[in-house]
Amino acid sequence: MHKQTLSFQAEVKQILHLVTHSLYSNKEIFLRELVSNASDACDKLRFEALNNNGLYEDQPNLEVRVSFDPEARTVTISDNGIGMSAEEATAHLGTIAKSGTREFMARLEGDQKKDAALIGQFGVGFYSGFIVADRITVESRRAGLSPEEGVRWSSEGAGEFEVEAITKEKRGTDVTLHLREGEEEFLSTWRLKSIIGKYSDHISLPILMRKETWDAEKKEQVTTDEWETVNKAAALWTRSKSDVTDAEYKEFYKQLSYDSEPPLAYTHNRVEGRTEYTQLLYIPSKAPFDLWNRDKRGGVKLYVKRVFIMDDAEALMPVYLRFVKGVIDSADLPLNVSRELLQESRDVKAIREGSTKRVLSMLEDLAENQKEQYAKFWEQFGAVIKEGIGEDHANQERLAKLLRFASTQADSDVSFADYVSRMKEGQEAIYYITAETLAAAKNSPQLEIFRKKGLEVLLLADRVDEWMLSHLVEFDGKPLQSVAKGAVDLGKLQDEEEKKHAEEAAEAFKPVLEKLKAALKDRAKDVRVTTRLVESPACIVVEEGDMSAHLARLLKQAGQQAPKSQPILEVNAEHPLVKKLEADEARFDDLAHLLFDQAWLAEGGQLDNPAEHVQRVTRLLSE
Ligand SMILES: Nc1ncnc2c1ncn2[C@@H]1O[C@H](COP(=O)(O)OP(=O)(O)OP(=O)(O)O)[C@@H](O)[C@H]1O
Repeated sequence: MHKQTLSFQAEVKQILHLVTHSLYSNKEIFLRELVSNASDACDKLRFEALNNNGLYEDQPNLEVRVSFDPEARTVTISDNGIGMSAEEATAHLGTIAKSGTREFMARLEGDQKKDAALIGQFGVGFYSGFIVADRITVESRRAGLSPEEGVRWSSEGAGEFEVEAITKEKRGTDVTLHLREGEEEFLSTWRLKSIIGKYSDHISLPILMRKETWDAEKKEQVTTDEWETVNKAAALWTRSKSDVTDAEYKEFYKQLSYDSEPPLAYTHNRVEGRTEYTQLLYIPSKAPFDLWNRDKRGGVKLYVKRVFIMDDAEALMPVYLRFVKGVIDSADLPLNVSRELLQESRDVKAIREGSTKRVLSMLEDLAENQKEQYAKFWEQFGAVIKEGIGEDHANQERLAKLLRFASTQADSDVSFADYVSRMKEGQEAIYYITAETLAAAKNSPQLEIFRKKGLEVLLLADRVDEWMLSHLVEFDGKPLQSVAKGAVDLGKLQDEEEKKHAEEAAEAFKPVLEKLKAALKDRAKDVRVTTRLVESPACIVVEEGDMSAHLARLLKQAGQQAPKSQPILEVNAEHPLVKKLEADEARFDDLAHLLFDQAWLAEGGQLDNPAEHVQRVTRLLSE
């Protein structure tokens, strides 16, 4: 192959620019990224060699070597992993195939200040070399290809790169950084060693550097030809818990997740029994930008006996725990486990159940013992946990205890248990209301009687709430009851006098009610007198078992058909506006529709015919 000059994909140019400009203050991470790529390449070789032992050639020991040349001003990271063919080098080092890149770029454009944190979340990879280098040369040969099929890739990290064929005896990849002016600090064993210690100790392969000794004559450290291992070379999760420091766990998390913030909690266990595995699981403290993408790859990596198998093993964690990061290393699964097999394996099922339980325990512990931390967690991930109520029936009870709400008594962090402990004597149900926003929920007319009686109502305004509530009907034996569904039956909470008064009022109002029903027959299924209102003239409710107006709107927004069912209008017979109906024959029709429109708007609905409403109001005001 002749030397070819090719252009980077547009996104790569953007990434290059951002990486080199935004990450300068943290430039040493280039070594972490390149060592991590080298280690991934070795993992890939080990995996491919499971079916083709010949790929090891004469080098069965996988390793990474880091060296430098003060004269040439270069640092080289070499591995004897899978390597790249010429096509692969062009494709992998010239384009970005990662899903989510576009979204990532869009986010960066919107918010320049957050650059560094966002880039951290994304993972910068190979291109981070250009933070310290003004030219990078990659020489590589894919395992299984002949020495003549090597490739040299080279670029100054601007718009273009060059590729040409070379002969490379040993398989694997050498990445050579030609340091920029002023980056001489990296031409030092001590400096490189300390970066490796900081970021790459957990890498399970040996990372080798040339040994240095003291030259008494020269009175300085000199490098020898001997290589020594400079990292611990034991995968962190294989070490015993007591040997790993909190700082090491946190550093490992950083590398696993590219999250710049420390995790909220983590758990590390060796599970024995029917199936044996090690789990190291983390709960991040901040939601990633693509949390809502239910198809995104999961954060848990699967290893089998320390061999990396795959990093989007969704079979290992339920979808609603997609924010969990970590590693699961199984001792029992076959090394050549396929995705299909994963879905069906009983061992995997046991691992998934065990890991789910672990995460829930971690959350329960936070909720119990570190309330502030849990509140932080809930703010970031609460809405995702709610998906679990419908998806994970086996753990529904545990999940229900983890839920937190706003209520008419507290703006946040109300658990079902808190609610139950505050229930009034004679109160049998847990009351809630759903709405588009918290403000709408809070100001809903349906709450008036509950306020008056000092009854707490949970306020739900997350999109998933309606869906969640279709799966959760009770807590601790107490039914969950929407205050906007069915007639209010406060049962034992209403005294005899109130009941009597309401009955009398309803009786007296009957003739007007019949007229109202007739006037609104195309809009309301029924009109009835209610005691749930104190200050408002009317409100909309739906029949028990019917879909709430809020859910119907959500479905409509999502482009789905909501079953057409008319609501019920409930009126407050004591309200002056309602009383007016009795006396005002001439304007009855306008007032009736206005009553309905108002109730509909207060509930968060939109009018089908706003112009008609405006005409009505104008008419009423101008008379
Ligand atoms: N040392 C290497 N040996 C073999 N292939 C490599 C090596 N370094 C990089 N590559 C190839 O280049 C691709 C791009 O690397 P890059 O570091 O930019 O992204 P990544 O490793 O896929 O993602 P991330 O760094 O976020 O995990 C890799 O996926 C891999 O295919």
